Order: sequence, then structure tokens, then C-alpha cells
Amino acid sequence: MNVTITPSRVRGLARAPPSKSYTHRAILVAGYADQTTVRDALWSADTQATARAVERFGGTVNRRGEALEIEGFDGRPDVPADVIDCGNSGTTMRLVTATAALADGASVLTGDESLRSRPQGPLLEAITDLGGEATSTRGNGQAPLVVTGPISGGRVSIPGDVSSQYITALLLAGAVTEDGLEIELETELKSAPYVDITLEVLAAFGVDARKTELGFAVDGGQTYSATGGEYAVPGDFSSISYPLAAGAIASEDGVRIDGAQPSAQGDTAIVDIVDRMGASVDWDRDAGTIDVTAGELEGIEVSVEDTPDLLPTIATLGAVADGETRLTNAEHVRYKETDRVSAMADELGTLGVETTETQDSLTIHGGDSELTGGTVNGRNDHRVIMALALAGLVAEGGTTVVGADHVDVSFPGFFEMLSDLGASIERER
Ligand SMILES: O=C(O)C1=C[C@@H](OP(=O)(O)O)[C@@H](O)[C@H](O)C1
Ligand SMILES: C=C(OP(=O)(O)O)C(=O)O
Repeated sequence: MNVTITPSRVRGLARAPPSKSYTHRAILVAGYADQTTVRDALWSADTQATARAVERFGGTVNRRGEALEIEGFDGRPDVPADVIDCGNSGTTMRLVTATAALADGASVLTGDESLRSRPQGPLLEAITDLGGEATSTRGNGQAPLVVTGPISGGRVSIPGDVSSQYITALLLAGAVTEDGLEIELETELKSAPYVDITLEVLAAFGVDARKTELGFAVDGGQTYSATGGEYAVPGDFSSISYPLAAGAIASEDGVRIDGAQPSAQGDTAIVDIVDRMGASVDWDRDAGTIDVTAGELEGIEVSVEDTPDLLPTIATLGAVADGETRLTNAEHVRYKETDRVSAMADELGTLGVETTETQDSLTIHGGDSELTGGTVNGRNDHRVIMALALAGLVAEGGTTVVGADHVDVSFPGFFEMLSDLGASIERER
């Protein structure tokens, strides 16, 4: 599907979709538990991949309205009867790899072309160091993967600057090993708030894990069980970044976002970023609403060390803002569904925006007079697609985003939301 957005003003109410990160974790740990109702779950292509994995391990996942009724696989995963297809989802592949290491036999994991090019090596090595077998069929640290367990726990060291999902994966699985896990970080942890999300979900399911001087630790022999058998997923701040940015660049009358309760998500930083750039923003944390109105945006410097998923959104804000927007500590943003640093530099370039790239930074030389419409490539990457669609709200002439279907990875109703806010959108199948 190609989508063409023409300059539009936006106003009104947008509802935040549920958090993808919390939903992945809740589905998988509900797999370890007996019976759980996961309320307000995100049902997107990525979270469905995690649900499929839980079913491959012997659990069941049934959707009832916005809730998922999950029956677990009795603490230990079965050896899957077939390949686990993780689709486009890095979180699924990493979390499921560590779960597979608990099964008494081999699991085979694969994914789409993008996922089969993302780094899995450090997690495979960690599982091998713990006594399992974990290999890449092509010997290049990328999927397809073959993972054979069971591991019983121990001490392991792993880099922190490739993906925090390795740590999350090991913590979730570590709690049901016999001996527990001590995880030592070999390099500084990037995307650290995602491990905070993990610790929050573990605690909600009665599992204790902790930060240590060297990294993280989790005791073995623990049982996952949500209080009252229920767990509710909060709103997604990576997704909230899009209506928030839409309001900041294209709303005189204001956009209100609801479902914005505070949680451990690092991406709540987007509220402050939009405020610092000059939009008018008011976050009522108790009510879970954010009101935003456009302002004269100015470029700022932002480290995306903790918040990699915000880079595409901030890049578009920077394209509209006057002056330079510098995004630093961004190297790990190159290991996502696409290399998002290059993708945003190149595609904003097509819309007439000058950018400068280094290995770990992206500088946008912005100003809305620079933005002209054109045809841009969404690179089959949901966040690149959504960020480019936002640029279309203010770029002169129409902006066509090619291959826009992939928003279903994290925000299936994205274009409906934008259109309900008043954006002029044409879809072409
Ligand atoms: O654990 C998670 O839910 C996620 C962690 C982050 O990845 P990295 O830890 O690989 O940076 C983030 O980019 C991804 O969208 C979701
Ligand atoms: C990088 C992302 O997700 P994942 O790593 O799960 O593919 C994302 O949602 O932006």
C-alpha cells in the first residue's frame, strides 16, 4: 500500500495504542504462568508473533475483545513441533531464543528478511556459555537460529550496547532455571529503560530480579503469577510520539492524546523533547492525557541512548524546526528493522532536508520552508513510515510513502488515527 499525505491541520482526540514492549513481555511470561488475562493488550503483527511462539511452546492464547486469555506451558516450554516464525519482531526473536534454551530439545527460529539481518550473536554466545547450544544456520550470528536446551542457569557476560533485549530475554528465562542467572555487562547498557520495563513486568508477575554492581541478577526456581490472574498493559509512548509530533507541527486548535499514564517507558521523554522544541504541551499524568499545540519549533540536541525508537519521530520534528537538531548516541539505532539513521537521512533528503550523518549521530538542518513533498520509501519499517507520514502534514505538495502497510507492526490503526485528526490521506493499494 502507498499512502499520500497532503498538507493538513490536525485537531481532536487520539487514543494511544497499548505498549508493544509491555505486551510482548506479558504474553511471554503469561506463557510461563498458569492462566492469565492480559488486559488492553496490543494486537499487532509483532505481538502476534510472540503469541504464536507461546503456542508453539505448548500454551494457548485466545483473544477476547482487547484482552488475551493465556494458558501457559507449565513453566517449561515444550520442544516446538515446527519452526517459530518471529516475523519482523526483534523483541520476539530475542525473548523467544532464551525461552527456547529452557526446552529439552531443539527449537528453530526464523523471521522476515529484515529480522534475518539483525544481530543475535551475543545472545547465542551467552546461551552457549550457559551450557546450551545456540547457533546461526549461516554462521553469521543472524537468524535462522537453532537453539537447544535445557540450560540450568549460572553466570554469563554479554555486551550492553547492541541490544537490551538480550538482557530482558535472559532475565525472563533465568527466573525459571534451577540456579538463576547473574548477568555481567561487558559494555555500557543502551536502551536501559527497556530493562526497567522488564523488571516492572517481572514484579507484576511476582518474580524478583535486580540490578547488581556488574549488571543484573535473577534467582532461579521462581513461579510467574499475576496478582488475581490479571495484568493490564499501559499506553505506548513510542506510538504516542506520532500524534504528539503531529500536534506539535500541525495543530493550532490542539490535539489531545489519552491513554498516556506514566510507566517505566524511556520514550515518555518525547513529551519533554516536544516541549523543549517549542510546542505547547501539557501532560496530566493522573488523567493520562497529553494536550499539544503547535509552536515555532527550534532545533535541539537529544541523546537517543535510552530512547532509540524516538529517532525517526525527532528527525521529522527536526526537519520542521528551525536550526539544527542533533541526535547523538545513535549507533544502536542502526540495528533496527532498518538502519534508521541512514533511512531517515536519505528519505528526509528526498523531501529537500539537509542532514549530516556520523556513525553514532544524525544532524538535521531544518526549517519547514525546506520541506517539499515527494515520493519516499518507508523501507518496510513501521517507525520510518510513520515519521515520514508526519512530514507529509507540512511538506509542500503531496508526500507519498511507499510500502506503508508495515505500520501494523506496532500501530495498526495509525493512518485511521491521523485521518480522524483531520489529515488528508489517500491510500492506493
Ligand atoms: O525490549 C523492548 O521491548 C525493546 C527494546 C529496544 O531495542 P534494543 O534494546 O535492541 O535497543 C527497542 O528499540 C525495541 O523497539 C523494543
Ligand atoms: C526496534 C523495534 O522493535 P523490535 O526490536 O522488536 O523489532 C521497534 O519497535 O522500533
